[in-house]
Amino acid sequence: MTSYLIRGARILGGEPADLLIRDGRIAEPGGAADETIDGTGLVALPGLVDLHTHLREPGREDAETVETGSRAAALGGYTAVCAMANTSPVADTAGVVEQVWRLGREAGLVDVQPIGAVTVGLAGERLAELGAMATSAATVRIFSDDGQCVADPRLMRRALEYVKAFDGVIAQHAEEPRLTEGAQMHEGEVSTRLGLTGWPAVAEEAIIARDVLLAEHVGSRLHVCHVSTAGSVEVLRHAKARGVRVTAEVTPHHLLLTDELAASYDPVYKVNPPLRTAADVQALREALVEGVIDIVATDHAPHAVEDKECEWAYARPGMLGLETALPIVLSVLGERWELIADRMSRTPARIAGLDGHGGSLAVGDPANVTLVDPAARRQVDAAELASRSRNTPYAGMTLPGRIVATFLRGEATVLDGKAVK
Ligand SMILES: NC(=O)N[C@@H](CC(=O)O)C(=O)O
Ligand SMILES: [Zn+2]
Ligand SMILES: [Zn+2]
Repeated sequence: MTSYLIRGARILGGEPADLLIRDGRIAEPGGAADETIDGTGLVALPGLVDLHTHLREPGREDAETVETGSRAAALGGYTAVCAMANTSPVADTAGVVEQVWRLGREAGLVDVQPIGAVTVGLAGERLAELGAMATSAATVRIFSDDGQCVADPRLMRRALEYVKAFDGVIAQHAEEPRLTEGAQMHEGEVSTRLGLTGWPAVAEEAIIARDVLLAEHVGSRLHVCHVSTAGSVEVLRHAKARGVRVTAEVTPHHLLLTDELAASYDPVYKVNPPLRTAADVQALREALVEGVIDIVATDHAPHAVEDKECEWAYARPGMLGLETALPIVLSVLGERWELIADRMSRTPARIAGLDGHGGSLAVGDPANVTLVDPAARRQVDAAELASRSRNTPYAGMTLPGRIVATFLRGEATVLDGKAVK
């Protein structure tokens, strides 16, 4: 196995130091290595961990595969991703989660941790075989019907109770379906002006409020996907103050983009939950810094051209995220490296139970590392992305922070900003 000496990189943004990667681990610096990398001006972070990725395999390999999504993740500085269950067939059995897990191992670019569905076929009627997925080779700990809300409170309660046995967590897509029928964008001034049916903030907030109460009642773990409103932040703040075991994520796009973009009628901006107002964006940023929102998760949602480049009303919701997440977060938070490492690596690894990820790059840790050049600015070119899909809302934007290298357990997956395999 090739050993790497990274000279003079700022580890988690600290003073320049040498970092030695040998036999899959961070080693005591000193002595030679097979390869030397000049780390001057670079920042070394623990490999990023994405709790919310759509890889589309099985079923929509034309939009993304485990391999192409893994490559996009590595290029974005990730060493682990959690793959959502809304594939075709749905990842609601041990067989499907094991298939995704195995495909991830074969690609070998990031650790792919499958998420299992909460209900059979995401239909919201019967609980899926949560226990069989938990004890499968994929050792599933996160369950989610993402794309759909587990709207039935009795099913949600039973799912929360069930996963307690193995310290699992239910990741909820918080959307009261009766309040979002026909919804096209955030309900507010812009939707009124454009004449598009609105997706009101309360549809998200009402489910989060219900679910934190359910989680408190059964003493179980809840994770809230893609929090998008200032009101949701207040509900979460209240729940955390009461000691509810709830964690929450925000996406890069909800930290940057607003509902005004819908005025272009370009479906690249159509997403669930929808882009919200500038006041919501501000509240989400503050909540992330404060820790009321625990992590950044991409909700990387690749879609084929025919599903995205059509009339707004017919376009699928969702946007790419893996290859641009760190640059977006850097431009939003600035160079707060400890904070970035916590919100994009340490805490997501802890929530997902991914041992070996989210470390502090201490001697002896598995060498899951990403090297970033914060000074480099890069214009996003959709054609250059490793994802099989092209639905990035950032095309043409110039963003800070280039991922120079990524190491998965000591093996380079990205070098010189290029995928190694
Ligand atoms: N975020 C989206 O708009 N779409 C996601 C589903 C989801 O995360 O709800 C998808 O699977 O495309
Ligand atoms: Zn969702
Ligand atoms: Zn999603």
